[in-house]
Amino acid sequence: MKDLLNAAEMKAVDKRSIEEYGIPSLVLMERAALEVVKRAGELLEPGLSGNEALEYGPGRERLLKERKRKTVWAVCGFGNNGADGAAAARMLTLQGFSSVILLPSQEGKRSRELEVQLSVAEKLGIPILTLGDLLPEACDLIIDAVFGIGLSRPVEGVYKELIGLMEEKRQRELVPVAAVDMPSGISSDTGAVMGCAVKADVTVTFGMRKVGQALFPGREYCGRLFVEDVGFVPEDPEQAGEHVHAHGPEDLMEIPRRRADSHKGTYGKILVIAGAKNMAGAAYFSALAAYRTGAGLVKIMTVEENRSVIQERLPEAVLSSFDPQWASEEPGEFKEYIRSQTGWADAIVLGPGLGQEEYARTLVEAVLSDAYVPIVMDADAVNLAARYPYLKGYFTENIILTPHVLEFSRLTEKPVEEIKEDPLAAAREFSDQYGVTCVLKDAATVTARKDGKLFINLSGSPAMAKGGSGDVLTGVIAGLLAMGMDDCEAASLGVYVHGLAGEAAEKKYGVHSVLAGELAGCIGEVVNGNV
Ligand SMILES: NC(=O)C1=CN([C@@H]2O[C@H](COP(=O)(O)OP(=O)(O)OC[C@H]3O[C@@H](n4cnc5c(N)ncnc54)[C@H](OP(=O)(O)O)[C@@H]3O)[C@@H](O)[C@H]2O)[C@@H](O)CC1
Ligand SMILES: [K+]
Repeated sequence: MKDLLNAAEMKAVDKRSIEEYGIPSLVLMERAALEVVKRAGELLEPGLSGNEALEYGPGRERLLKERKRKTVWAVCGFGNNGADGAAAARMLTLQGFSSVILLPSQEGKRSRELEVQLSVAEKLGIPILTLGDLLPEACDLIIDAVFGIGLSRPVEGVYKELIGLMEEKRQRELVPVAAVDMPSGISSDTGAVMGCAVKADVTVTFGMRKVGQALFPGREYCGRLFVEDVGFVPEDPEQAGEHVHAHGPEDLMEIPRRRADSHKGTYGKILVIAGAKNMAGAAYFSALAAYRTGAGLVKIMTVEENRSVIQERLPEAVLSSFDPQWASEEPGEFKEYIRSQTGWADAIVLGPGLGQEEYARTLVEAVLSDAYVPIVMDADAVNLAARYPYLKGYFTENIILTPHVLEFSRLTEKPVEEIKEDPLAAAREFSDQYGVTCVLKDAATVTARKDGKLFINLSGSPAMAKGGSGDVLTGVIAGLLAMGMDDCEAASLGVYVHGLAGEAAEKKYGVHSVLAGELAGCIGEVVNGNV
């Protein structure tokens, strides 16, 4: 598990290292610039490493001549991000490349460190230019160092022009862009574009990954992200507040191992309540995923019409089917039947493909009011709670909701744009209000757990943007619950496992072609430790 920091938290790490421990700011900066040069150098000359000396000899002159022909534009703001950029320009110049530094203006308040870097650059003869000057025609690489974690408001004026120029070079002339710490214009806190922003090929960030690099659109604007150590003193765990987290491969070790002396009862009984008429697939994908994740026994409760197709596809699942008319004709008996089924289960999936007919509402209400085991509530169960808000009155700490943004919007009556602007806050607020765990599904899924922890998921693939993926997720979470995981952990780790399965499926079937069943098929590679 790793922590993701916002701008204020990162600034505190910076301040502590410099002020409390006395590590000179320029020392941290030198290491930061070196890391930028390492990655930027790879874009200029494959295999170039930032700290490889140019040894004297005949080869040196030839190499310097070749490098001289390549021009680097370091586009720098007035803060320490700009100072990093100027330091990187200096290093690349010393390696033989032609660099220029482009500033917003020749005047203006600059950070102390930028003054130092510009003074060194000047002595080395690096041109320090502004937009009013004649800029070199050649541009083989852009170092974007306008704003880092200091960006605090929308980008306007000359800064907008600088970002516009970088974008133009990137789009029209295909000039690669290496961003320093953050792609300029992206909020480190939310990943939002603050008016306009640079799209980088690589972003080199320092110390810790930032929240805005994990959430979209910021995540996409980063290109390939490198998180590099530059020598910050870690936070004091006693004083550090609660950060946003992300699961990593090491967390897969938390999935309980299968014991040699186990039997099917050891690994929990999952009840999947899913699938209206003609929606057998939703129930099938959820149940299949629960089994693939490791559940011992899965029972599907669905309408009679789905019986044969499910039994054919997944004979391993136990089936309990019913006639929806029963709900209206014999409501008491129907509820008793539901109670007997939920009483059997160690965890329940409620909602995939369930439809929104009256019997489905009866079903959802009965399950929510009677069952005390963890319930993974998805799709139509969420839609029904949105349509009949009194159902939210049943929400308690045993519930894990897994809505996608649109379902969440219906549930909370908040516009989609508002949710997308700050999904962490939206999920957190909902989780706090109802005491539930909320998995808010999007390209970067956010999980607000009832224990107060917030997660952004870093795994996944666009191949998963397809019908059935959500059903698979419900099964993965239920499967982890069946394996004995705590419900908070099962929710956030389940999202991570699901994303890794998506990545594995993409490799196997191609980004356009993954089917939900294949996604479920790849769960095994993740939980069995092959990914
Ligand atoms: N030793 C260190 O400290 C290390 C620091 N490191 C590097 O420093 C970076 C942080 O530096 P930073 O704090 O100087 O902020 P930075 O991102 O350069 O922004 C500059 C200034 O712009 C301003 N501003 C904000 N929004 C604006 C807008 N829309 N339009 C116009 N102006 C705007 C705002 O100033 P304001 O105008 O608010 O006074 C802000 O202060 C960090 O990302 C990393 O790259 C690394 O080298 C590691 C060691
Ligand atoms: K930047």
